[in-house]
Amino acid sequence: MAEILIIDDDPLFAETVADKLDSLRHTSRCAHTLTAGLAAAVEGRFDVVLLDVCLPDGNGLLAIDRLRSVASDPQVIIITGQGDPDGAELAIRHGAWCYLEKSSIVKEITLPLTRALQYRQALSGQKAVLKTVERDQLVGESPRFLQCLDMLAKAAAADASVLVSGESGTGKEAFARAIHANSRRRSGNFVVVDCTALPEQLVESVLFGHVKGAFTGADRANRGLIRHADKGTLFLDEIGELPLATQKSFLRVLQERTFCPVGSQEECHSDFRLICATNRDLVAMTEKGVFREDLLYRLRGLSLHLPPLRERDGDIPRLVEHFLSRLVQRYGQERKECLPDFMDYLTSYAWPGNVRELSQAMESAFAHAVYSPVLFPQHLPVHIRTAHARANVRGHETIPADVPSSEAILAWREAKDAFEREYTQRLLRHSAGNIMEAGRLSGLSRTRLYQLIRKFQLG
Ligand SMILES: Nc1ncnc2c1ncn2[C@@H]1O[C@H](COP(=O)(O)OP(=O)(O)OP(=O)(O)O)[C@@H](O)[C@H]1O
Repeated sequence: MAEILIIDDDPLFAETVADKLDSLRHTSRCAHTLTAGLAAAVEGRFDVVLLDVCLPDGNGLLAIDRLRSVASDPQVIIITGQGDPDGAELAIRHGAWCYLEKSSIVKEITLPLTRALQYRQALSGQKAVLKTVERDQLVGESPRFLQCLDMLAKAAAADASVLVSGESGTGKEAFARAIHANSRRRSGNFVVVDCTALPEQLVESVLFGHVKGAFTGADRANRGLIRHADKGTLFLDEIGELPLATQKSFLRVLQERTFCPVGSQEECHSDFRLICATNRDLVAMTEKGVFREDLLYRLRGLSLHLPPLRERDGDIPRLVEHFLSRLVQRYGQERKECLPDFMDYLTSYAWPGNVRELSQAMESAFAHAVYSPVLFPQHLPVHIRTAHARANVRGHETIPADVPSSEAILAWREAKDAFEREYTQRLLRHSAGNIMEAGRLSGLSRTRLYQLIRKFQLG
């Protein structure tokens, strides 16, 4: 018997679903707004949340992360009136268990619900194992980051190839090192190959080694990095940059773990575990023919996608604290306090260079504040201060005249219209009028977007 929370603004529908759940011997509770649903999820110990998309006070898809991060860690099943492939994709990307249409829910809920509950049960056994993973210096507690740590634990326990993706500076190499350090290969070498720095003529000799005299300048034999990674982990950073010709030879190495050094006919063997990293879209590269599809399949035995820092709720202050303690230790100085507005600048900045950029910004601020016990926004690099200034000006300009002041209480319908109008305007601006993109960002179907555009004459 499971505890299920239904968040849906249609009381009749919610009751029908509750009856169905009752017949399956589960207990349920209904909430008719997102706010009430989130509060109930925090209070209760729900196993599963059935979540509507269009709620009076917000879009359900954007609340999945918050629901998944409550203590009982419920699975979220999205229920919606509108069959919308983009919305379905967005739901899964945000960590929903599955996406069901309201019209068929009573008939179709049993199997996904059973599977979600079975999965939870399997997970509870696994959690004990996950706790034992040494996260090393990896700081973060946001739900998105914790999901990555879960994947790290799975990758550490397995021996399959791992493809780590994410924007530059999100911690791909740091995660790869942590996977190695937690794996049974930890006593072997962790060998880093930066594919962007491999000179094209020498790639094969760097990887596979060469015999003496194999080419001009080869006055000594070289074992190559793949043999160096024997019993350990080979980390290929920026795998998307590996030249096509080398991709072909490397695929063979991956299949057989044997290869011939340049200039030799003798086969060598290396028992290495492969972890690759990329900030490029390898699937798009295979479509363009610049990356081998068969190699891509081999690389992604397990995939780990690291979120950009701007999407890691609440992690910036934790990382700031971490970098600050490290700097204090490194320079043997007194601790410095961060003023609240210093932190505001950091939390409102978009961090295109992610954790690396934050670490560098802290280092720079620390150096500028050499005689100050307190960190002021003025200690931050100028590009962060200018971004803050620009964002504040833009924020001021874009408050539309028809948005009510926080003091005025409008009728519900008027307030909803004002919100919808302002939201749609911002959405269209943000997506440069591209309906597909607007749908992706908002989770609204195209039909609904066109309705809103017509309603407020924004076309
Ligand atoms: N969660 C984290 N906690 C603490 N430090 C982190 C974290 N993630 C990354 N870092 C630090 O940020 C810096 C950049 O990380 P890393 O080199 O692993 O990123 P990357 O994604 O591999 O970057 P690139 O794509 O440019 O190669 C490193 O100094 C790393 O130690």
